Amino acid sequence: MSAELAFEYLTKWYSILIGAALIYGIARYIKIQLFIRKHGCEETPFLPDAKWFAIPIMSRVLKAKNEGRLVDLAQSFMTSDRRTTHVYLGPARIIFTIDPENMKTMLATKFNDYALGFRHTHLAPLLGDGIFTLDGEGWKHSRSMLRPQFAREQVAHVRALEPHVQVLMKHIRLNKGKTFDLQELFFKLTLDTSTEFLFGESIYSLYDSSIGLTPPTDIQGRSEFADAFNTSQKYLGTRAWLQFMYWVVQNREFYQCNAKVHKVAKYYVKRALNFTPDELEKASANGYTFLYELVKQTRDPVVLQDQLLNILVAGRDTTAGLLSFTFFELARNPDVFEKLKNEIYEHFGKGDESRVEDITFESLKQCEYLKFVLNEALRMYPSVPLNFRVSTKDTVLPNGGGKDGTKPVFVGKGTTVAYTVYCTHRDEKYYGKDANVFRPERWATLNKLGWAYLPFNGGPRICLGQQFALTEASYVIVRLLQNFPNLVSKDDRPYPPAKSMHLTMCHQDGIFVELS
Ligand code: HEM
Repeated sequence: MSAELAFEYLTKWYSILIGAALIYGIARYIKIQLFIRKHGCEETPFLPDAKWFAIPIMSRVLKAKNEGRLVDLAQSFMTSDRRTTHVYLGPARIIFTIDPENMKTMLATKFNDYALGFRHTHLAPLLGDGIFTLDGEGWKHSRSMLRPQFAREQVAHVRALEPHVQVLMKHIRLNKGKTFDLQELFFKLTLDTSTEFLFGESIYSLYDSSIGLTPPTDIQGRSEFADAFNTSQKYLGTRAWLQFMYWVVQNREFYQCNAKVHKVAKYYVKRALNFTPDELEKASANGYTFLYELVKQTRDPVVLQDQLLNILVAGRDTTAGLLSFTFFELARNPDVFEKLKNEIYEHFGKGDESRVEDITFESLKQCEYLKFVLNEALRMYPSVPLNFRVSTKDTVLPNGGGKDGTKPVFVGKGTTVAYTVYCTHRDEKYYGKDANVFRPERWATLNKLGWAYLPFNGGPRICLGQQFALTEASYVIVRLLQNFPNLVSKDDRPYPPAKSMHLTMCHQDGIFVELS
């Protein structure tokens, strides 16, 4: 080839493009190698079955997800010398870790090296821009605006729960002597309590003709809200699972359900914005309402709606899941149930002699065994068992590399790191040989767990509603045990139970018990 011909080819646009890509690739490769050498990084082991473009593992993952055994499958992959591992999905390297030091690094010490990845795109059709969906400055602003709403005085308001618990108890009495699904009722209960706390008025999903109750107030779209909200959340969960393939989930039902949820939220936002200062003061005096406090900080209806729905998603299913798994294990462990009842009766009485007014934020904190039971339920069934972060720059995780897993691991910019607290919470290294057994007593001696116990996340994005959730769950447990001293498991399905994973985890098909 003559020099002129070669020059002609080399100056074509595609040759320049290929050349530039090659130079970029080589420069990037050298930069990564230098970075790896500087930090002493070594590769993590491959996830088992991750060969052949991860096709064998993906088919196992999909099967396990359908059967409600996804987190149990994840647990089976992790061994004492493999707490961090990786897989390639096409060209994308995904790291999985259950190592507490790695989680601490991502969530706290190197917080700024990570972001939420696609979360905003996944969840925005329902949630818009809020504390749960935003990164960076938007998140910081949301957090500082919402944080004061979770001060102790607000979360201490257990009185507001009592009317809803009374309605729940009507449903339970209706099922006396029968097997029924307690989880379904808990999901309705937490929707009713959280909408009252957030909107200033409950959605009253527990009110129905079976117990002869109609909602004390009604608005357009109220009766459809619960189903629409549940369906939307399922779609959001699927979009989150699909990561960059989220756009597959775009159907009419999803958008219709979002519209139904928005309609109700808009109604309450508009109502709060239309209050005169006097009316607002009067409405606030009836008890704490999140929305009424928030309108004192912003009058932007979109901001108000988005933040309300963000909190509703963050707080409702998580608390219902906690209550459901707690009762599931109490029903399987009669000794624990008896011990818990005794503690509750000692503090607050029972049956007709229940001292309801003694149940406060402070007195609930005095119930040590109740605390152990909730710790144990959240250990074995963390509401958010699997979570993700995406690196915003080349960075390093401290553990998981090399043969013995003790070397640092390179995390290239844009890498997804999945962390599975479900597996950490069942790791024998931290919880002993009986890590898979429900044994609340272990909390009497467990100490210095640090990041090996992480149901509420850690670092700057730690759950804002932790105290709120624990207070609500404690109150509901106390009231139910005071009134229903007999709990029998009516579940002969295999153990560990099948678990559904959408945005949060719950029992795949419900919690079947007899309660009287
Ligand atoms: C058992 C109940 C609950 C559990 C286990 C739980 C767990 C979590 C976890 C793991 C996160 C971190 C998510 C992430 O960053 O990827 C989180 C965040 C959050 N939670 Fe909770 N949560 C519970 C209840 C609640 C309740 C009742 C509320 C509010 C009423 C709430 C409000 C929030 C908020 C606002 C965030 C976002 C914080 C931020 O990104 O700055 N949570 N929660």
